[in-house]
Amino acid sequence: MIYTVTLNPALDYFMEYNQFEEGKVNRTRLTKMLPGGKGIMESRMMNRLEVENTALGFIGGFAGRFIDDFLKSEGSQTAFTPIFAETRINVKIKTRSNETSLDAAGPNLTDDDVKKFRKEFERLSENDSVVFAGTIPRALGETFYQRLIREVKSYGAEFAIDVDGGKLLETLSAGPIVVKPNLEELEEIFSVKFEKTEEVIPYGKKMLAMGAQNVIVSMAGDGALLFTDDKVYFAEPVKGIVKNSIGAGDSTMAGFLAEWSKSHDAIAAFKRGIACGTAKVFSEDMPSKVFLEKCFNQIKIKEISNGN
Ligand SMILES: Nc1ncnc2c1ncn2[C@@H]1O[C@H](COP(=O)(O)OP(=O)(O)OP(=O)(O)O)[C@@H](O)[C@H]1O
Ligand SMILES: O=P(O)(O)OC[C@@]1(O)O[C@H](CO)[C@@H](O)[C@@H]1O
Repeated sequence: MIYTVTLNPALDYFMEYNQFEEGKVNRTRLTKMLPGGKGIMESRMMNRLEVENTALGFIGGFAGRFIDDFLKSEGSQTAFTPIFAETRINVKIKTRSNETSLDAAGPNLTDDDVKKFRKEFERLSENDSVVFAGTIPRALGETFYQRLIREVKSYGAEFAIDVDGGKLLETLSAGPIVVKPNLEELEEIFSVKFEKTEEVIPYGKKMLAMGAQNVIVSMAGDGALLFTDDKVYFAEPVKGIVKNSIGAGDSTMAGFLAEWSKSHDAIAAFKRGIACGTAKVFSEDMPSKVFLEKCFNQIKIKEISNGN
């Protein structure tokens, strides 16, 4: 079983405008609500790939119920920890040329909430993997993921993680299946600025050396790199019209883990991940299975270095 952990889920409220002007009254062209939060996006993509998954995290109030019902209706199992506080609502403003996210901090959590949540990990065994994704609510403290990783490993399960900045580096020595910083995140982590793709390579390798089993560096419309064993691979970007790029990274992680859980083949997993990220950005919401396959058939992966 793949467990997705979203400590800070969100109801994503999409508001689309022909034109948007700050400080003015703006009337929407279209609105829609979707379940959000990085692990939740991953669960949704795994449903499209027909891979069994269970979503964990804290949910409360009407937004929480909406997320739980939505995920179940799409095929996820859920074992969320119910909380008294309200799940956040993140506003995603879309115009013809721009996407802007107004993300809320999220609810307060009590010691009792945390205790109940941690109990869910008792179900883990060697055949399971857990993916931690997204921000940690303030109440839980910066090292919360590290504590959870120790717990996951104590049951013999594997983990992957998608979290910003230095917090990601601190998890590498525990051997995540895969991490997937984007270019800006990698620049921030190592305090560098990349001019060319080749400059990224030493930093991907560094993350492997620090303990990650596989590293993907995603570069949005410029493709992505995979670092595995001593090899580096490049996935060429697919061209198309971007409809909704929110969750592109989550979809990439989901695709990778879905394939990895079956084959443990990093290159096949990379190809599946890139197909999922690509199909996501070219779709308004989660892509259909047919479109996912169409994108999969367009992905070209080539080896670019033997790592020397
Ligand atoms: N404009 C685009 N055109 C084609 N593919 C894209 C585009 N943007 C994203 N993708 C696909 O999705 C993958 C992940 O995108 P990206 O690098 O933007 O991740 P991210 O920054 O983690 O995404 P997000 O934070 O929006 O979820 C890319 O490697 C690529 O395969
Ligand atoms: O605050 P976090 O957890 O970093 O990000 C939350 C979020 O922006 O990420 C998802 C897309 O990746 C959205 O569904 C959600 O609103």
